[in-house]
Amino acid sequence: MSRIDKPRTQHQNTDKSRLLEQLDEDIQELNQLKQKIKQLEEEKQLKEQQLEQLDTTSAQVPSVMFNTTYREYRQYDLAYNRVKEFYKEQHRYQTVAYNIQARINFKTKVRDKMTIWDALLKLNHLLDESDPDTELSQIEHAFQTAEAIRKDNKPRWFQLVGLIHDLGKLLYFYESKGQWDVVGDTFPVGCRYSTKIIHHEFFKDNPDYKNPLYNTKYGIYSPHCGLENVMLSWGHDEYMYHLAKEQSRLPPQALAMIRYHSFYPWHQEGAYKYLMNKKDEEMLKAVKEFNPYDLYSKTDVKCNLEEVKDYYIELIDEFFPKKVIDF
Ligand SMILES: O[C@H]1[C@H](O)[C@@H](O)[C@H](O)[C@@H](O)[C@H]1O
Ligand SMILES: [Fe+2]
Ligand SMILES: [Fe+2]
Repeated sequence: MSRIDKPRTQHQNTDKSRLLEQLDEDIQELNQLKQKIKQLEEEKQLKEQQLEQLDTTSAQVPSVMFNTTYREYRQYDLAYNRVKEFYKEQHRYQTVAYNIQARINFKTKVRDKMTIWDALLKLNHLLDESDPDTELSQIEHAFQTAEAIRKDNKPRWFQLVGLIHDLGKLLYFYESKGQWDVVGDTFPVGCRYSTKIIHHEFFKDNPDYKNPLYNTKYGIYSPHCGLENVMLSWGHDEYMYHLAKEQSRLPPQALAMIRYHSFYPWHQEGAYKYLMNKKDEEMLKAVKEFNPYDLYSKTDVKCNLEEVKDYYIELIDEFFPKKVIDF
């Protein structure tokens, strides 16, 4: 190599390495773009699925479905061990025997007396272990759900359901044995557990799983006996449903939304159709209409309690004329 050549070669080399560097950067950028495209495609698919799941007969698509911030809800595989541990307990202990006892306890005493408003404030101290989306406090969730329903001009009773649907979680402060008999998805007890139930594998720890009275398709029920005659695992839905049924003027659709909102294997996965009667078909529509507000309102802006307080107190009084409720 001659002395004059050397600087040139060096120059060539730096050019080459700069080019290579540039190329590397371009490849990186390209990969990032590819990833972004993939993510956008997934978002689109998810939105389409969500829209498909909505009751096709309901003319209006809830505005919460158009939230611009992309989030996937109820991604249990991504959620922490906390959720898994929760379902391990829930599936093990929700036996028929426990459910009968819980209903006896419920019927035979009053746990507290207060207004719905005060109950909402009290509930705020609970952190729900079963919820993979809990960065929100319970009270925010209550108001965001109600406000989203109100924004879509749904009937007043529907708005109130948004506000109180999770109020039954108060049970946690009284006679619950943990969170497993307060929160989480629900399912029928006394008949075979559907494989559509989240963490179905944990049912093998439940004594009812091996009980021939309870582990057949119908178990203690009969074909199309109606969900009103089916014992759903005890928790906030069932508790609030009974309170509202006895102490409010809420219509049947509202009561169904409260009672079945955590019954995901039924309202989202289509399980247990063989226990439904005619009335349940109607109720299913209502529950499906409610579900997006429960799930997707979580991305909305925080609401100012002071601003909405008067509106909701009036709404509560309209349907709970007793004011002070027996909890
Ligand atoms: O974790 C959640 C939460 O507890 C909700 O309040 C309940 O309705 C859902 O079904 C459950 O998955
Ligand atoms: Fe709930
Ligand atoms: Fe909720």
